Order: sequence, then C-alpha cells, then structure tokens
Amino acid sequence: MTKIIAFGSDHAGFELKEILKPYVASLGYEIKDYGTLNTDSTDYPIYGKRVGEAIRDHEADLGIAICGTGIGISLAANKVEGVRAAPVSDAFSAEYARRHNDANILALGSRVVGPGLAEVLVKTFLDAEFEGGRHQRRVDEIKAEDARNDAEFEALVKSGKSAKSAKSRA
Ligand SMILES: O=C(CO)[C@H](O)[C@H](O)COP(=O)(O)O
Repeated sequence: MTKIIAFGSDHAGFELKEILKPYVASLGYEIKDYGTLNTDSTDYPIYGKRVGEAIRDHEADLGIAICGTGIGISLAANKVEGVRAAPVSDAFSAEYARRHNDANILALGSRVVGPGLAEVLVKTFLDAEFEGGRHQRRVDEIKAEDARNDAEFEALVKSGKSAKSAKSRA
C-alpha cells in the first residue's frame, strides 16, 4: 500500500516544504499537507502539533516537519503521544533516526540545510527501516513514558485534582 507522508512547516519552512512535496510524491508516496500555506509569519508549535497528531491518529505513516532550525517544530511534535521526531541535518542521523530510534517524523531546518541536502536527508530517512531487536526495547521504554504520563494524569483526574480528561488535554 502507498505510504502517506504528512508535511507541516511554519513560515520559515514553507518554501522548503513546497520543494520537498513534489520530490516525495515522485518517490511514490502520497502527500498530506498540514500547513502553513504561505510565508506569513506564524508559530511552529501549531504545525508540529498538527503533524504529530496526524501520526498519532494514523492519518499518515511518517511526517516531515520544517521550521528555521528544525528544533522548535520537533519539540512541539514530540509533545504528542507516540511521536518520535528527530531534528536532522546529516545523512547518518537521517538513516539511524529510522534504524535505531524508529523516528516517525523527520524535522528539518530550512535555514540549516539547502534543498539539495534536504532531498538527500528525506530519501535516506524514507528508505531506512527500523531494525527492531535491542532497539525495540529502547523505543518501548520511551513509549512507556507516554503511558506513565497518561496513568498519572488519569490518577489526578480520579482524585478530583484535575478537571480535564487525558483525551481533552491540549
Ligand atoms: O526555527 C524556528 C523554531 O525553531 C522558527 O522557524 C524560527 O524561530 C522563526 O523565526 P522568525 O520568526 O524570526 O522567522
């Protein structure tokens, strides 16, 4: 089945996003664009969250999130349960983010890498496969942190110290 790639960027990453979308489509992937839709100044947390939620909600298999450095948008995406976003600017890290960390979002800095290198990083990331084995245990340990946070949160809700449910958490 065709894999779906979720794209998102702030204003700084918009132009690189527009360059990478047709490139990724030419590799045989389906593209979903979660914004932003122009270069008007906006806030990267909005788009990091959107791409993260697309992964969490299984609207896409993998994500590509872009801001000026790749850092802010990865920080935002990583707040979403189940997201492992890796800010990357070299091919080795792009490959091992998948092979060892099972990263599901590649975060790029449009002010760090040019379009040519960005295409190499994207292809390397998309081509690489998670190795599992000992790396699965480590990824499971990261996933367990998500579960613990939720359990803690539910305990707070039950104790009456929080009015919100885990699902309505912003
Ligand atoms: O890289 C980023 C976050 O990590 C942003 O793209 C960057 O901070 C935006 O800066 P400006 O508002 O000056 O264009």
